[in-house]
Amino acid sequence: MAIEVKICGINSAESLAAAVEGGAGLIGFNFYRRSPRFLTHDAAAALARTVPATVKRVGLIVDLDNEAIATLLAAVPLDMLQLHGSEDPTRVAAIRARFRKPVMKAIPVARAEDLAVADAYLAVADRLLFDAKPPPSMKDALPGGNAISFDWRLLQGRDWSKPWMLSGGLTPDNLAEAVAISGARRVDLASGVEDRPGLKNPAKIRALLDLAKTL
Ligand SMILES: O=C(O)c1ccccc1N[C@@H]1O[C@H](COP(=O)(O)O)[C@@H](O)[C@H]1O
Repeated sequence: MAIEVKICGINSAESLAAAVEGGAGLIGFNFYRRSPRFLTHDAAAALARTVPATVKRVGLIVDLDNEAIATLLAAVPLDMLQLHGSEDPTRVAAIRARFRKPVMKAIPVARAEDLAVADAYLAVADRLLFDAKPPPSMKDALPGGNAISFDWRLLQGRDWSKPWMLSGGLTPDNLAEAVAISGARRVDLASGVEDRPGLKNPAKIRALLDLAKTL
């Protein structure tokens, strides 16, 4: 069976069409202001309204408070929230209960010990997302979307009781190896289908999704 792909940081009708027509299972809109992929509520809403019901619309947020989440959800039709900040399990549970949306919690990974953190989220998140933790030497790193990978061997032979995704520096060139090594059946990527940060390339999106169907 083909792997499931989320294309994150969709910010144009062209990139959205490439993702939807290419078979992405999820698309992500980025609401983190420091990101080159940041979208206003109005821009995201206009795109989100055109997404077919077969594709999940994910809102990527980083440590937003309840008021900001409520404002976002009132403006943009979203099917899932991606929590990509330092939300602890209590906060994840509170967001899920209050806003009644499925939540995906990002877990930053650099070393084997980082995976242990995932256990605390199993009871409160609907999905886990393993992303590369930026090294301390990386100045001005974002919480994600940095086009860096972690050692995929850390995931080898591992599984969790909730669906989990692999992310961090995935591209059409390394996807097959990343999937083969990690065993991931769901992947998420932003930078790897761009020409520069924030500029999606529809041809790269299509190529990536074509490849994903063969894995
Ligand atoms: O993409 C961003 O700008 C971003 C900003 C803040 C938090 C997360 C972000 N993106 C997520 O990061 C991972 C990896 O991205 P990449 O493929 O290495 O560019 C992915 O899950 C995005 O959803």
